[in-house]
Amino acid sequence: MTDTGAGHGTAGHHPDHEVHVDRVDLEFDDALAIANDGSGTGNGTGTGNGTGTSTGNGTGTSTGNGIGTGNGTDTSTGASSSRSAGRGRGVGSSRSADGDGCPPGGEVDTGSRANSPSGDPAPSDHRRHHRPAPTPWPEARDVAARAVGGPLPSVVRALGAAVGEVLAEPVLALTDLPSFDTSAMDGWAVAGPGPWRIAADTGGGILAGHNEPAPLPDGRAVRIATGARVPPGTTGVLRSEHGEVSERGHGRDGAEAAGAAWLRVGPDRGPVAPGQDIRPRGQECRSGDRLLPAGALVTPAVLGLAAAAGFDELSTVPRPRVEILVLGDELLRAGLPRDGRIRDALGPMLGPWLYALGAEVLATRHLCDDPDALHAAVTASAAELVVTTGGTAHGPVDHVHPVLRRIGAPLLVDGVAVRPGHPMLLARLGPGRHLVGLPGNPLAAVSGLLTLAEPLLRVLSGRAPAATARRQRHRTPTALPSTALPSTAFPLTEAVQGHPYDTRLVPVSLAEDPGRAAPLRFTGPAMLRGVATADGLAVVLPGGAGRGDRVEVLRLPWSRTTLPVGAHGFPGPLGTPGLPGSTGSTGSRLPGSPEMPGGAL
Ligand SMILES: Nc1nc2c(c(=O)[nH]1)N[C@H]1C(S)=C(S)[C@@H](COP(=O)(O)OP(=O)(O)OC[C@H]3O[C@@H](n4cnc5c(N)ncnc54)[C@H](O)[C@@H]3O)O[C@H]1N2
Ligand code: MOO
Repeated sequence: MTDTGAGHGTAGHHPDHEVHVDRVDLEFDDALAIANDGSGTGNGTGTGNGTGTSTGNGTGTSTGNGIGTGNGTDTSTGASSSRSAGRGRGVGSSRSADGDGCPPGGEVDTGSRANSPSGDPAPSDHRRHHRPAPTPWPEARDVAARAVGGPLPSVVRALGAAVGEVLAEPVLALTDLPSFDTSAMDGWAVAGPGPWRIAADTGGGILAGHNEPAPLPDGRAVRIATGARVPPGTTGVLRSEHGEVSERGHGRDGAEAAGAAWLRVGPDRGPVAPGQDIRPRGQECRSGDRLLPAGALVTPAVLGLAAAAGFDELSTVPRPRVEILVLGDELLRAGLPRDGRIRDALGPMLGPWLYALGAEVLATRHLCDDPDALHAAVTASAAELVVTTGGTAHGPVDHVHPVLRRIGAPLLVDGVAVRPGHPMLLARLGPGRHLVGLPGNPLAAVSGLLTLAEPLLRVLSGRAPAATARRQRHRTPTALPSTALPSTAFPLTEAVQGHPYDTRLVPVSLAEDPGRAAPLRFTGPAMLRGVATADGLAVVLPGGAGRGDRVEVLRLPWSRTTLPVGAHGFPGPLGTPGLPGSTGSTGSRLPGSPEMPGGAL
């Protein structure tokens, strides 16, 4: 769908030396990726975008299914179709989902619709629309965060359904924990110093779950199990392996008792200290103590704590609903690229990624390059956030801008000074409803996801306050956005070339050289090979960063080499309600729309 703009080919050139400003605007990332990767055709070969990016694409397609975070959006691929099948609901078509439902040559089709009742102006007119200056990257993130007023209204969830959402209210303990003095060991509850006379008639002793036992007189012992209430009068618990029982003995006053058994501490063991192996009531918390603040992520551990503290339900911020619209006649949903067509890399990727960012994915739908189909899908969507892919530029079948104009949706962000991903956009569809337009190039789409969708979802899902000032010390006085992902500054293992004017987001590994961010190869805008092994995206401000310079790294939710995980979702067991795939098939198909067969994944 891209208006490729001929004659900009110098992908093998190093931007410092070769790339002029006008060409940088179009091809900086390709040129740079090749320069950094060493995977291009070398300086001075004069190869263009096509050559530069196809090198990476050809070698980089094999890792796409590797995340596996409950990916149910990609019913079309062999790798995931069997997993998705069990929880798919309402898949709208039985036809092959390989994407061949669109007419070949979208331009022809679209051209015929140029004066359709939709009222869309012809694409050639679109290009004459004024193109605003791109929004600086930090500002774009702030605009996205502030586009929504705050978290969605809270809901009350049964415990099990709350995981992955954040707490709308603090969790205040409903009880003391432990709620009674508890034996920490299997053994004997003892009263006072030994030896102790063991009550003969206690059977198996006091077990967990028994109600309050009878008081234990001084000089007596009684069998007790781990987790049982200790009787009043108990001064400590003697572990079973530390005590010796004999039929013959006497109390500490020397008194013998016929028929009694006696307990004493075994050899080489000290006396039972006061409180030994007793967990006193309220040791962990008192009723009313604040166990967790509002805004905390409900993790499996939080569920356990809440249950222990007496909760059956939690008040949480629900996941914002997202609908993904994948645009492009050229996209195949199964098999090998063929006949000039390519595999859809974004449909399988975005659902799980958005879920990891806190969203509930209602559907991932594939639409043909048809403005009416896009208009119908956007206006009919029930989602708080519609995410489109492709069609953001000004090519002949790039319908996102015209459709937004037709809807009358104001553009809050229309292009961002970031590479890759500069054509990304954010529009307000209506009260509480937004659209993020991701560029079609896959890494550019990732950039758009983290730049615009992530801050908006972060605020909507209650994962961060709308304005937490974060600033980055840097050579340029650019403030970081207020809602940066959980991120930390890391020194770079090597210099990264900067864009003259724009921020760069560069996939980095934090594992290769612990504590440092290593820029990865294969990071051209059309490539996912680099980001598929990345821990995060380094924020390289205009002008670049030298070896050892600290750069902010936006961490990816599944990075195993980083610490705070506030933005994590929970890829749960497949088939669990609420996970991305389970909701991915419910997209309401629009009657008569040219949506691809099987478009609702
Ligand atoms: N004349 C200009 N042309 C382009 C510019 C520009 O400034 N002037 N910007 C380029 C940049 S940068 C990007 S990024 C793209 C953005 O274009 P669109 O958002 O309209 O995306 P498409 O044209 O639909 O696709 C671009 C590219 O990505 C491939 N694609 C699309 N969807 C997918 C998908 N789901 N999976 C895999 N690949 C996908 C598509 O086939 C194209 O190759 O515009 C440039 N052009
Ligand atoms: O190259 Mo574009 O920057 O992929 O967004």
